[in-house]
Amino acid sequence: MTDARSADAPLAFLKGHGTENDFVILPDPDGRLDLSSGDVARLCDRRAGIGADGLLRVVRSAAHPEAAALASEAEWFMDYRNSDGSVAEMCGNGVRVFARYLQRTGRAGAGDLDVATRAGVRHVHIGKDGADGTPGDITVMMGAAELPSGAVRVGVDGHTWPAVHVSMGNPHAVAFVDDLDEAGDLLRAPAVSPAAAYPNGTNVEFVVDRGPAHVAMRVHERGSGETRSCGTGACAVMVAAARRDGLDPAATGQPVTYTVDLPGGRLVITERADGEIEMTGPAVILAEGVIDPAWLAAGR
Ligand SMILES: N[C@@H](CCC[C@H](N)C(=O)O)C(=O)O
Repeated sequence: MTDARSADAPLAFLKGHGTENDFVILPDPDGRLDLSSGDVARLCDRRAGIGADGLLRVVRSAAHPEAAALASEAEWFMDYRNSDGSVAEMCGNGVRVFARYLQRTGRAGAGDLDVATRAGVRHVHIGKDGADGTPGDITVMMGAAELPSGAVRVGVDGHTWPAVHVSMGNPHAVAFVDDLDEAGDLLRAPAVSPAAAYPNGTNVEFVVDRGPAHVAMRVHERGSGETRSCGTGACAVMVAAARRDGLDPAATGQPVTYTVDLPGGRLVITERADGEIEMTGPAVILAEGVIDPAWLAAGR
């Protein structure tokens, strides 16, 4: 990691999570950090680093070449990286945690703001805190799902399932199973075929029914492995479940809401008649500190 301010300047970081999908947050308003994939992987390492499923760099849109064109719509750009250092288009839990960071630092009040991501600008509503001080849930307008045509299958240890190909800006393969344990330990990425359907790899979700409009899922994330939650994955699962259940808000004009349980918590997902998907869930900032410049330099 190089920092144009000074080679030995300590770097501030925060740690946060959304339904236990956890992130290192690096404030870099002026876009001075040059983060290599190796830097990100070291920071996300759970033994030798801070530890996280991914990293959120907080940059002014105007200061980032991938977001400068969005600066008039959204002041802040979420530069999201997976824990292996790879870049992803979008992170649903990450946007909620990113918004919580902006609120905590006075850059956004309780209310509405827009966040630039690689998948476009996402509108966010920060709910009011509860009477007991519990931080309010955060709702993100996640855009519309795309369901590319063509059959796909996912497989684990020789067992395969038909899957639904869904894009939420990033790729997903959603498989309905009888029992979430069928996915095994998920220490390796599930097989996906045809591979050509996902030229840049994919996130894979395994889903069971819990009740009417209520599902539970596990996810293996591209670039991070099995995580305890995935916001874009929950949205992909909601749309796949609704279509399976014969529900399409665009056809009926009626919004549809599903509850999605994940190992790390619960998300509520609504698909509106205009196709927009709203995701609501918690976001927590739990720590902040500084990164030792000597530790950083040792990894370069
Ligand atoms: N956990 C995120 C998704 C992060 C990106 C994903 N691993 C990818 O590579 O597409 C979420 O909450 O959406």
